[in-house]
Amino acid sequence: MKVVPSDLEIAQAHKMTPITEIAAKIGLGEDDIDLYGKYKAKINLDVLRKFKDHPMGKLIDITAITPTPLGEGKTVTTIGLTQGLGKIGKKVITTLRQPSMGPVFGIKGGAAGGGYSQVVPMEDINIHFTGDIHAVEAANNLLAAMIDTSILLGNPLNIDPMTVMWNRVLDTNDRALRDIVIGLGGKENGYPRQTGFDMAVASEVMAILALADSLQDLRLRLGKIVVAYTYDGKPVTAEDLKAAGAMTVIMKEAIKPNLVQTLEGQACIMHAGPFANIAHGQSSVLGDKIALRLADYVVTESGFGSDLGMEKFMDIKCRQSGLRPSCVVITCTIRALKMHGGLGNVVAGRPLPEELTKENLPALERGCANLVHHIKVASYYGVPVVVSINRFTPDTDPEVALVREKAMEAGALGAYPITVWADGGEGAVELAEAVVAACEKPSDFQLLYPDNIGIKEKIETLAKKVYNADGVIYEPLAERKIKQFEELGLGRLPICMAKTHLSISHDPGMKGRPGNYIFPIRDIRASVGAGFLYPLAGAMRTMPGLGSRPAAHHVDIDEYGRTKGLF
Ligand SMILES: Nc1ncnc2c1ncn2[C@@H]1O[C@H](COP(=O)(O)OP(=O)(O)O)[C@@H](O)[C@H]1O
Ligand SMILES: O=COP(=O)(O)O
Ligand SMILES: [Mg+2]
Repeated sequence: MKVVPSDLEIAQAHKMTPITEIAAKIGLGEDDIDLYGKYKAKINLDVLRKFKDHPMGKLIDITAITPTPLGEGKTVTTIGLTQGLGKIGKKVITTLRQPSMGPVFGIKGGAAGGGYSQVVPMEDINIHFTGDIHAVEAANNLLAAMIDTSILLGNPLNIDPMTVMWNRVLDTNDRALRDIVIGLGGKENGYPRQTGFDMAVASEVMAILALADSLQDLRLRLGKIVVAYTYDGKPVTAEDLKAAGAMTVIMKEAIKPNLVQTLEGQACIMHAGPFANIAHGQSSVLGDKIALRLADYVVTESGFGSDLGMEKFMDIKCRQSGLRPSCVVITCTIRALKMHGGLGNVVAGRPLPEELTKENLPALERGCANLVHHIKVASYYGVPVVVSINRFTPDTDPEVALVREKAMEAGALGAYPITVWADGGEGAVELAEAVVAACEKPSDFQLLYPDNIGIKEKIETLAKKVYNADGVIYEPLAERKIKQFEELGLGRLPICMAKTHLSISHDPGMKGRPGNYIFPIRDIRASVGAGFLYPLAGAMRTMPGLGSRPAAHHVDIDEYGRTKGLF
């Protein structure tokens, strides 16, 4: 059996190509990029105008089944497929989100791929990268400071302090900051008020970075952010607070997509970083639009399963941007499907339960109900669906054969085992050929719901068709806010559901394909700048906490000053 070194060892041993050469390979000259060292760059937005007459490439969205807490290899598959398309001679770019330091030092680890399917320089990418998340924090927190200052210094906007819903953000898992009181220490420090911190990647500013399609659009969207209401119920925006201009200046470099590379030399445009359970979970519209003018195939990843990232890719990112996918690839793993079949409770940071590493066809067959559901969800959008089986070492051929059979029965165009973690692009050549063929198939793209139906109708469409619920129940707070949003004319906005990624339902304990249940909505927020409404289902946290054995314990520098223990 092939021994695969750690991600960090592979990345550190790899000889990277200067980013100017990676840029040149996709047609970008030195004037089109700003260098951030030898191996990172930002792409100037002017390239959209410069290449506007280039033919558009084919966009491929990588989604997954409902994952275990470890993740089932979407990022690895995205990078591996990109490398596989390179192997068969295709001009391909992958577009990814940048990792958040929350998971990097928390439980899950990085998001730059793994094994021989990674983007590099992985240490830079997983830590500060080019500073975009820090810019999001700075813009978000400037607005927060301006809100409290406005309330303290005469409250000219007549803000009702009890309605302020704009939290500060930080890119660290810090549960101590979830619910806090600010403004203590006397009047000069402001009025005491309960508030909290969210993860920077959950900030509406991050969502705006991912959805904006120009610097001017960024400025417009930042101004539309609603942070509170007046005593007579009118929305107060970042524009009202005169904060949007300064926020835009803070974000002026961050709006430029970042350029890095895969281990096999394909270009990767890495930009924005929202999670798909507490946000919309996509890389940026700008990154995709630039990539589609520079490559024949663009492989992008949507967070978590089709019920979260892929649905939001379609109903938010594609709806707003006009982007249209030519194919969807559903990543699945035998271990996750056996878990959905009732085996083993997977806990991040702990060894995989032994029963998930032993062949068990009956459990696997039961668990395939989850895969079948995700194929059905993907099929709603009218584009070809291909299944990729991300093989782990213990997987057996009979297990792979069973999953292929179930996937085809459920309507997938094909189901292909891949070994890209162990073998890089060579491990995805068959999948790459299948995806190229799928992209040539006719597709009749359609959104799950139109703009002009009510908020409740949109939520109920998602609950029944995507979360397999019988109906929806709304807590009084959610009822009140839905009525308020309809009165404010926000009913046309699409839905960005905040719910667990560990189940098709709102309850992480409901594995497989849950049914015969009612989907509960406890609250709903409006991200007017990002352009979506944000219902919260179940106990969703927007500020995770560290575990007793965080990944940070293993990270250090060695005697040569090199990073060690990153993964
Ligand atoms: N086939 C595989 N064999 C071993 N480890 C894998 C494999 N696929 C993914 N991994 C590892 O599993 C973790 C999750 O993979 P990732 O691609 O980040 O998942 P996702 O994007 O779906 O959350 C990473 O540490 C990655 O290196
Ligand atoms: O938003 C979540 O992304 P992953 O599924 O890649 O962890
Ligand atoms: Mg990922």
